[in-house]
Amino acid sequence: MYAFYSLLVYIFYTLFRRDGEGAAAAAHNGNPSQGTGSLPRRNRRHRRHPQQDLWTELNGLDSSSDPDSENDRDGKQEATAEGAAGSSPEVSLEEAITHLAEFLSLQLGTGEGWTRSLDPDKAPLLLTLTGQLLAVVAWLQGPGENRPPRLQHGLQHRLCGSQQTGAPAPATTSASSSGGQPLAPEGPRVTMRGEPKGQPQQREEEHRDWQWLEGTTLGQIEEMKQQLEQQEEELGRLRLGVGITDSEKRIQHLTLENEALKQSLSLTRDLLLQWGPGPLVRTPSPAQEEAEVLMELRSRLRETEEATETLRTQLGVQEGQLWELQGTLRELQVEAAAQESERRNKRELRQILSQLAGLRGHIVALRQGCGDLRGLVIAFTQNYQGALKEAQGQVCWALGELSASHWGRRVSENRKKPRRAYHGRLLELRGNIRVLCRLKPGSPGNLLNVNPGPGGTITANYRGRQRHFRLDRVFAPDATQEEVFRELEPAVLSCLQGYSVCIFTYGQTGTGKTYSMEGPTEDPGIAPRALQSLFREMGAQGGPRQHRVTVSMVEIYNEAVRDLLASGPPERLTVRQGPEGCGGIHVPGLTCWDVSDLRALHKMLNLGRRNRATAATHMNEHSSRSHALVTLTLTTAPPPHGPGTAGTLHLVDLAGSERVWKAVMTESGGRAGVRGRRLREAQTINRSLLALGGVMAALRARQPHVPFRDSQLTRLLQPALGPGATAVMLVQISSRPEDVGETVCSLKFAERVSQVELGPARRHRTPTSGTPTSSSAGDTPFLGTPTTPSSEGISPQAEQPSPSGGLPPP
Ligand SMILES: Nc1ncnc2c1ncn2[C@@H]1O[C@H](COP(=O)(O)OP(=O)(O)OP(=O)(O)O)[C@@H](O)[C@H]1O
Repeated sequence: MYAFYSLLVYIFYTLFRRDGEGAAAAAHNGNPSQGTGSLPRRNRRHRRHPQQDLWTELNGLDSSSDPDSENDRDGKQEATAEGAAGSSPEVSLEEAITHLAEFLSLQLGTGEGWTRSLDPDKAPLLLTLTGQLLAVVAWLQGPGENRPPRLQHGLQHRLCGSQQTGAPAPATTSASSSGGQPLAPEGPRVTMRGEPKGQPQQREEEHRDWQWLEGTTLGQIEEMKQQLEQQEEELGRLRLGVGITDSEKRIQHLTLENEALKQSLSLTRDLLLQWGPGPLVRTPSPAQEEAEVLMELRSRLRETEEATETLRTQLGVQEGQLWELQGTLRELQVEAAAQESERRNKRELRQILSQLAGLRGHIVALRQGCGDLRGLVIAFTQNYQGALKEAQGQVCWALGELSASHWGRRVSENRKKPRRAYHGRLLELRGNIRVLCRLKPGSPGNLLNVNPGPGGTITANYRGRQRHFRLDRVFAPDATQEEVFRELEPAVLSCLQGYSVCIFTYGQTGTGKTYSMEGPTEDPGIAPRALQSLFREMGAQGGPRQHRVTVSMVEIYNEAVRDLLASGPPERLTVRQGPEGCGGIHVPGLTCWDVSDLRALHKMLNLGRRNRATAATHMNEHSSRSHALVTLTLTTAPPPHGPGTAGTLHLVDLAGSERVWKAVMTESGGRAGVRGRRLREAQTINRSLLALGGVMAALRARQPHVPFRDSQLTRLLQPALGPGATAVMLVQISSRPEDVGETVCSLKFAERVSQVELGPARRHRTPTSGTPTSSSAGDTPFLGTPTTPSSEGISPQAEQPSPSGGLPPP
């Protein structure tokens, strides 16, 4: 098919070229008949030389494509040579066209010739059109008598086919039917130039025929253009489906076919323009416009193809980049997963290390506890052995005395000696921290289950949980003041042997701390009973002249230390650290009174109570909002052969440990200033009690640093809670259901305090000879106004009140 197209294009091209050259030659020769003849185009087409040249080229082309016809080619070459020399060729253009028509008939599928079974509706449009054009060319080329009959018939047949398809039907004449099928009776009449007709009539018929042929051909050209556009669209659609092998093949096929169609279309249009009758030829402007449109479409098509190709290339590049990015993303995901697992491992490692550190600390604490326990066991063993030896010695001594003559009198004199020693020994054996608990009488709820007695327990139901507390002694709500003091009396009397004892009450506001410590006049509490017991014991030991008693009293109100026994109005004091290396504290300006008897001591204490700041709350009308500390120093004159002792007794009535919101609530109806003052009081009280808890925790954990300096209370209690001291805490609790929360807090604090170990209780001794003196700075709780005793022993200084109990001057 493409060889045919090429051959056809070559023929048309040669005809046009030859025709142009002939016209130029005619114009050059100045032949006027050719320029003014009736059919100048047709006359030009009748010249022989162009046809001979065409045939020569056609033969060469045909022979080149048929290697088997060597002889024919030689013959044709000779004919060509003859034609070039001016003689007649053996094969004329008409014959060549006839051969070409036969070839077309073969391509159209007839297989037997041009005139048989040619179905124009089934033949390709291009072949149909080309065959029609060839028929026209053949008709135009030769005279009527020399026209190939088959070609005439083919032309008539084509014209009949066109008429059947709706083309305009001009007037027809019967044509020669020799050698072919009979013509259709109503077929178009083609006027032949060799027929004897008049010149005008002939020209009119020719013109009519030509009009009909032109219309038919242009209609077919339009049809070809439509087909071309359809194939262009199909080509575009196929280009969208890139990547399919069959589609690409189809694209290539259609592209080539379109190119051939375009060339044929262009040639056909040029042929019509070139070969049409002069006056009736259309002006070239529409054809040029169509050609321009076609060119523009081609250029657009090329641009679209280029753009498609560019897009395809970019698509390939971007697909490559996408693949690279996906690979990078996968690598990053793998890397992130690895980092996450590494982080998790590090976190777990840190947790394990912290747990290990905690276990190490626990082990160290356990080791320390083991060491302390071992020391305690050793101390207990030593004490036990010492007590045993002492008992053995006393037994031996008693036996020896019994055997003596005056045994009865001497025994009665010396019996007091072991009795005094028993208090200290009992203190040592009981331990240096004891926690007692006393319940306030009232309406008991079912939240507390109390098991009173030594080693008693309290079980509290709080927030759905049961808390169990075991204490050294639990006093029932109906316990008397006497019972409570009997439990504390050995500790109190041990001060006369040089021990340092601190008794303090702790608990919620209104639970009976002051009641237990002071008590009403008709039923005195711990302090009056202790003083009474001490003075009775001192009297039994030889009278007050053998002992020296000094007393001081301070309160801590809003972290301010005030002297309650000052001769003037209470002044604010400063608590300082004692001299370097001696430990203890120093309170410059603190008033210390020497008292000689119980009456004077009571007067001093009453003075201090009056000076103490109290405020009203809803829970206790006379509730104290400050901590009160009474300190008694008991110095014993050394016997003729032995050292004296310096004991200390601290009686501490702590402020209530109520919660801050409760303190503010109590003043909800009061003025804002009072409410703010109550809030500040509660905050400072709680802060100092928290500091006391911190000190207890540090002592319990045996930490090297004990935070005594965190509050004024713990600063003042530092000597009472130091090594060798003895402390007894009396926890006051309420059994009311609404107070169970505070009760549990107080019991928790008591439990922590009970775990504190201050070390073995120690006695403080004075020099073996001379008078009793003040203890060293480290042992003395408060170093206030110097009360240097006289060389005689216990006489007070001139500015001090008399031992008989006179009040300080106003
Ligand atoms: N065991 C008790 N027997 C009889 N009455 C008691 C007992 N305990 C406390 N009270 C009474 O309870 C009231 C409050 O007692 P107290 O003032 O001692 O409480 P408090 O704990 O010292 O309060 P605050 O912390 O405010 O000083 C007082 O009226 C007191 O008489």
